[in-house]
Amino acid sequence: MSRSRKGSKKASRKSSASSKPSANRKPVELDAEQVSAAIAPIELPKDEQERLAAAMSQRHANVMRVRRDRTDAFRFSHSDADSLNPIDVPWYPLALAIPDGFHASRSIDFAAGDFYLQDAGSLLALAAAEAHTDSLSGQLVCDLCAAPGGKATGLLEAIGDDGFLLANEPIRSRVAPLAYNLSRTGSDRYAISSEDPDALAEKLPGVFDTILIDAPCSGQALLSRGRQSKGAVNESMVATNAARQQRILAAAHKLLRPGGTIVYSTCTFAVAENEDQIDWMIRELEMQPFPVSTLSDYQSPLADCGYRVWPHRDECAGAFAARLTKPIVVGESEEAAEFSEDPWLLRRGVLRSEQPLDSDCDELIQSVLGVSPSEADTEGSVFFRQRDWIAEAFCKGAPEWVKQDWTIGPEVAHRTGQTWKPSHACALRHTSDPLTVNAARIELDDTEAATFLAGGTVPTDLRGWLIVQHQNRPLGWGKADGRIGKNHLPTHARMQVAKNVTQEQST
Ligand SMILES: C[S@@+](CC[C@H](N)C(=O)[O-])C[C@H]1O[C@@H](n2cnc3c(N)ncnc32)[C@H](O)[C@@H]1O
Repeated sequence: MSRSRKGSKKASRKSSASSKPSANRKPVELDAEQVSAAIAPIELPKDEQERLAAAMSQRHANVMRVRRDRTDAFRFSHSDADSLNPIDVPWYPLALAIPDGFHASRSIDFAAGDFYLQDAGSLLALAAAEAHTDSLSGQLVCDLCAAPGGKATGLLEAIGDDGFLLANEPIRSRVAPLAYNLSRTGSDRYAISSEDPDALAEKLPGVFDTILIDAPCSGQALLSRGRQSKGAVNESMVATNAARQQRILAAAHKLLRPGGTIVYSTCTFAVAENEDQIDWMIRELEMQPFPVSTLSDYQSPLADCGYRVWPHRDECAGAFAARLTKPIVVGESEEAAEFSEDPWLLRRGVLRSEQPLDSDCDELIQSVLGVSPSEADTEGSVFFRQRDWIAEAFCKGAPEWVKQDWTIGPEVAHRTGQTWKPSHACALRHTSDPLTVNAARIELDDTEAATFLAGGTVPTDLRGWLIVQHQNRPLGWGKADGRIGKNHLPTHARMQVAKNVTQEQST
C-alpha cells in the first residue's frame, strides 16, 4: 500500500541535503570572496562566508508541500508512529521532508496531487503571505509572476472556497505547466492570464487584496542546481533585474486595493534585488512595512519586513521575501471602507456577449458533469465558455472580469478532430459547484493504479467516460466499453510508479 508507511525512516533534511541531485546539472561553485561581494553590504564572519560558499554549491533536497485538504491523511500515512506531526520546514508547517526510500516524484500520491515538490526556500514567500493559515481565506489574490505555479498552487489552496486567484504569467510558453499545476490542486477558484504587468494594471486597477510578486531575478540561489551561471553575481545582471523588478512592483502597486498587501520574493542574495527594493517601495510607492511576526527568526539585518533563509543555515537553496501594505490615504477612506466590507466590490470589466457552446461539447459536458452549459450560464452559476477547441468552466461567484477574452479558465473539455473529450483538469476538479456529479468513478488498487499511470487500461464492466481513482483521489479519465477502460491520461501526466522501500517491506 503506497499510503501505509508505518515503520519507514523519515529523513532529516540535513542528511538528504547531501544526497545525489536528481538533475544532471552540475552546481556552479563560487569562492568565499565572490559570495561576500554578492551579498554586500551584508557582512558575515569569514568562517560563515566559507560555509555559505560551500552550501551554495551543494544541491539541497526538495521537500513536499502537502495539499491542505489532504494534510492530515498524508501526515499520518507518511510519518513514523512516534512523530505524527513533524515540522520539517520551520517557517512552513505544511511541508515535510521526503522520507528515506520514498520516491516522492514517482509515487501514486504525487500523481494524485497529494503534494507539490519544491525547495524549502521557495516556501518563504508563502510563509510571508501566511498561506499556511486562514488569513487569505476569501481574498482576491493575484500571483503576478506565476509559472510554473510553486507558489500559485499554495495561494490557491489558501484562499479556500470563497476566494479567487488570478495567476498571471507573461511568457506564453510557461502557461501550460502553470495551468496543469493549478489543476492538480483540485480547486476551480482561479483564472490565468498572460499579460505584461503594466497591461494587467490598466485592466484591473485597485482590485486585489493580496499580490505576490515572485520576481524574475538574477537567481543566485539556483547556482546550486546548476540552473544559473556565474554571471548571476555580475553587477550588470543584478542591475538589469533590479530595474525590471521595479517596473513589475510599480504595476503591482496599481493592481492593489488601498489597504492591500504585497508579498515580494526572489531566489537571489543580492541586496539590490531584495532589501533595496523594499526601500524603493517605501520611498517611491509610499508603501508601509508589514512585518510577519512568525518569521522574526529570519529577519534581514537590513529591513524589518524582509526575511532571508540561507543555504548554510537553513538547509535550502536560499530565498528572500518581504511583506508591505498599501496605506489607505485620506480621501480614499470611504472607498477603502467598502473594500474591507466586500473585497469583491470592485469588479471592473465589460461583459462580452456570450456564444453558445458547440452542441457536441454541450452534450458531453451535460453527460459527464451533469450540468447543462446552456442552462447554467446564468448569474450566480458556473460560467462556461468555449474558445476554439477548448471549453472552460469558471467557478460560481468568479469576478465578472473573468468573462473578458484575456483570461484563461479551468478547462473542462477539449476537441480533438471533430470529437469533444473531457479534459484532465476536469477529472481532478473537486468543487462545491454542481460539477462532476454525473461521471461514473472507478476505484483502483495500487497495482492497477500504477498500470493506469503508466498508460495502461483499467478493468471495468462500465461503459462511457469514467473518472479513475485511487483511494478516492481522482487520477484522470478512462473511457470504457463494458470490458476495459481505455486510458485517457495526457502524456505529461503519465509516469512509471517506483517501488518504494515500504512497499517492498509490506509485500
Ligand atoms: C521566479 S519565477 C516564478 C516562479 C513561480 N512563482 C513559482 O513559484 O513557481 C519568475 C516568473 O516571472 C516571469 N516573468 C518574466 N518576466 C516577467 C515580467 N516582466 N513580469 C512578470 N513576470 C515575468 C518568468 O517567466 C517566470 O515564470
